[in-house]
Amino acid sequence: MIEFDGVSRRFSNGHFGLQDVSFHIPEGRMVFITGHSGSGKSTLLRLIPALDHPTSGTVRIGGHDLQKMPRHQYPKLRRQIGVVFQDHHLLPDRRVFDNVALPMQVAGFEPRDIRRRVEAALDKVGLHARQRARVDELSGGEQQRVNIARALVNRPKILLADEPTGNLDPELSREIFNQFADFHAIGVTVLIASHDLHLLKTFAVPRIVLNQGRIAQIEEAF
Ligand SMILES: Nc1ncnc2c1ncn2[C@@H]1O[C@H](COP(=O)(O)OP(=O)(O)OP(=O)(O)O)[C@@H](O)[C@H]1O
Repeated sequence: MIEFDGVSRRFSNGHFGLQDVSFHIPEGRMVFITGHSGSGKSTLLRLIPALDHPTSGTVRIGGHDLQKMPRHQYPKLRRQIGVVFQDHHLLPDRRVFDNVALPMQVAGFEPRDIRRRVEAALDKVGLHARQRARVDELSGGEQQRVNIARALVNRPKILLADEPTGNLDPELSREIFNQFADFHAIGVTVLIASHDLHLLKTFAVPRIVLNQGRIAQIEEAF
């Protein structure tokens, strides 16, 4: 499902964010990407929805080589991939419902379908009752759950999360990870980048460990 074959990403300043990275994540698996700050986790995740491109090597998603994919097919690719990234901000002065509805509105769905799916996504993350609240009235943990609902609303086959528990307390962090595990349980392929080793250790999930842009180790689940 997600295949990297000898992938490198060299930035314009000559620095390698990733170097010769190869792995294959079959459909429906859940995998953690870990490693120190600056090890290349975000660089790796951004290549999957073609938000960034390798300098060399091949990235295949669902059998499609992204380098050969024409740009007009990127929206279709991205609709299959839900992302919880740090730079995908919510609109703070809009309601929870509107924030989650946005990807479906962009994709041109009917209002009736949007309402049904947004409510289902909010229900999954336990925020159904807060759908009319403004985002800036919510706690940090609730806002992160809105992010997750927005990533899920298009029913993606793949869910990518980059440090999804950033500044959250341990209890909330665990709750968010449990939610990802629930999506994995219903068949979604889930990739989470995190350096929260304490939390990761408590999940029986394989880990790709990065170090200075290279794969240092692939640890199978215990
Ligand atoms: N646009 C860029 N131009 C130059 N160097 C970059 C760029 N983006 C990332 N880097 C460098 O590439 C390396 C990998 O960065 P990346 O953000 O992927 O690491 P990370 O593991 O996600 O770190 P963190 O845990 O702090 O988010 C770092 O050394 C970073 O400084």
